[in-house]
Amino acid sequence: MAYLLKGVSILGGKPTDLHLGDDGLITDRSDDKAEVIDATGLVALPGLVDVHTHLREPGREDAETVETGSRAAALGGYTAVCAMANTSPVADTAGVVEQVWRLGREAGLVDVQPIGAVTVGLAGKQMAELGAMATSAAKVRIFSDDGFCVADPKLMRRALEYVKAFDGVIAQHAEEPRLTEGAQMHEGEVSTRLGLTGWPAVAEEAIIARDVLLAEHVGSRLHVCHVSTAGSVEVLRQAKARGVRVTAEVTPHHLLLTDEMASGYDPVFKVNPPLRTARDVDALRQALLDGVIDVVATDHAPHAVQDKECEWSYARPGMLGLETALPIVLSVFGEKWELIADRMSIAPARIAGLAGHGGDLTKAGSPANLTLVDPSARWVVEPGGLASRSSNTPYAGMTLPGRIVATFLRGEATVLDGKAVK
Ligand SMILES: NC(=O)N[C@@H](CC(=O)O)C(=O)O
Ligand SMILES: [Zn+2]
Repeated sequence: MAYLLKGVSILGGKPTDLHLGDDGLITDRSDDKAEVIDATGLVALPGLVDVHTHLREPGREDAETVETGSRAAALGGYTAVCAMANTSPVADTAGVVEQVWRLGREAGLVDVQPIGAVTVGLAGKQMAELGAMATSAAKVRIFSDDGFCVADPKLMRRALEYVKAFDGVIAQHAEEPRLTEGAQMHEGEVSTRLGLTGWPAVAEEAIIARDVLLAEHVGSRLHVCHVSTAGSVEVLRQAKARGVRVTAEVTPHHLLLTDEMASGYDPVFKVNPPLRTARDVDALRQALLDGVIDVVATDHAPHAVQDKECEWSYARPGMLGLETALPIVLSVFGEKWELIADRMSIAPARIAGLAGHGGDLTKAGSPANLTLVDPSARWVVEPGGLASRSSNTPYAGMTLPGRIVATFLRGEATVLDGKAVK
């Protein structure tokens, strides 16, 4: 089906007509049979790309499936997500990554690009079959033990060396495990007051410092997951200034929420790395503006009710992200569309090697992967109203700006009138 988006504003520019051909490409030719969408007041962005999504399938389909997570992603304006490897079984073989990739194709709502584990079973002992995953149908390029840190420096070095052969990247969950034993939240004034064991900022910063040195030594690509502290930003700033091939992500929740949220012991605010201080939040915002942090990634981490609605220390860390990411970024930065397009689509597509995503909407012939946002709409987050199978959102009851009106994947609508088409 061809579409004509009438009066749309591309990245906040003046109103224009955008034609999506029935071949799935952006075109400058009009088509009489095109479905006309009145896009007055709507902003078109290249389809968002998430480099850090937990889809939970295989293994925890009670929390999310590839299909439900894909629907949540499309409703959030995403056209591609990278599925983290901490499933059960772990995505540490060609078989499992191909399974996830196939499930993504079957759901057909976003491109699901599997991430492969760095080590067998995420156990941090033995390197997984990175080459077999890279040459599989899933064509894995990002490898991560996310949920766990690749703590062994020799293994980390070998993994960085190995992925150079196919321009892969190691995405590190930076957490020095000895420094975070028993940790429940950010180590600071609030953890002292609440009597919860702290997760010190230095546990993240020490690993990032080590890994940028390893990446520099090896000449390989490092990506740092969910950066959460001001000190990490400084380490990254220096590494980038030296030309180290490092990229980094920040989550919407680390750009907005602080450790004070833990005061009511509501586990919906428990996440890894933990929510930090207002000073850290400020540094992360500045780093995203400066480009020291390259992308916003959701770290969408759905959890079943019994894993979240329990006493704080028993609750799993993690919060939903896909359906609220763009509204949170809009509420923090305002309508900086060029910045949003770069940090949420163009740069993540480049990091993940997803050609066809993060493209130029003004260029005829590019794949029609895009989303339409109504920046003037306000909506109230209702956990039960989200498409994710889980409901652990920290934004329940909040009024957020910006509603996704439509999303197109290769010219096919996956969301229309704010509703998923399937
Ligand atoms: N972020 C989290 O708090 N949890 C993630 C794992 C991770 O990204 O570290 C999860 O899989 O639930
Ligand atoms: Zn992580």
